[in-house]
Amino acid sequence: MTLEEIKMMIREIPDFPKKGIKFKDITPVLKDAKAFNYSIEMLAKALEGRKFDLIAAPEARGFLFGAPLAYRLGVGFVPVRKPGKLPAETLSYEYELEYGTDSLEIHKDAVLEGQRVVIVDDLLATGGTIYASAKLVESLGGIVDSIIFLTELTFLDGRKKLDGYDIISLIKF
Ligand SMILES: O=P(O)(O)OC[C@H]1O[C@H](OP(=O)(O)OP(=O)(O)O)[C@H](O)[C@@H]1O
Ligand SMILES: Nc1ncnc2[nH]cnc12
Repeated sequence: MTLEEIKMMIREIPDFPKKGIKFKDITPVLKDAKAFNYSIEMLAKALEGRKFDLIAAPEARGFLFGAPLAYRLGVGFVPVRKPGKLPAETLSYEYELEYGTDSLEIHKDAVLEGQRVVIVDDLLATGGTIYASAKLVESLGGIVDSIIFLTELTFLDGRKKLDGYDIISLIKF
């Protein structure tokens, strides 16, 4: 398996969820056991040598890669969720999407002061989702060690929004 093969498996759906958006659909990667396993292994490899305590990932597609990666690396997992989903006390942060606005929440006790956190998501577009996730982690006193994506839409320049963070992406479109 190669990352080029994974890239070929990610299909583009035009005009979803809105006209003009070319949606990158990762579900073919998830349903292929070898491809899913290889994607997690490659994400793990890209983090080799880093020391961190937790993986945090935003709902919903971030969970699909973040949780198996945390399990694989033997660290804890922190969900960053859409409003009203987390049951205990939360912090919120509003952000812009390629196709709208939303807000994200984290449990106030999810990250302890000084803990190092890797943030994981399936895709970097404008960077709004991950910027919000990083700010939530930092508001709790966490340190964002790095941010890792399976894919990056380079033409949207999300890296600019995440200037100052250590960004890793495995597949670029
Ligand atoms: O870089 P950005 O412009 O913020 O966009 C990237 C985000 O958009 C998608 O999630 P979406 O909000 O569509 O939600 P989902 O994971 O629940 O499908 C994707 O999984 C990233 O989290
Ligand atoms: N073009 C896109 N494809 C898939 N997920 C996205 N999230 C934001 N933009 C996206």
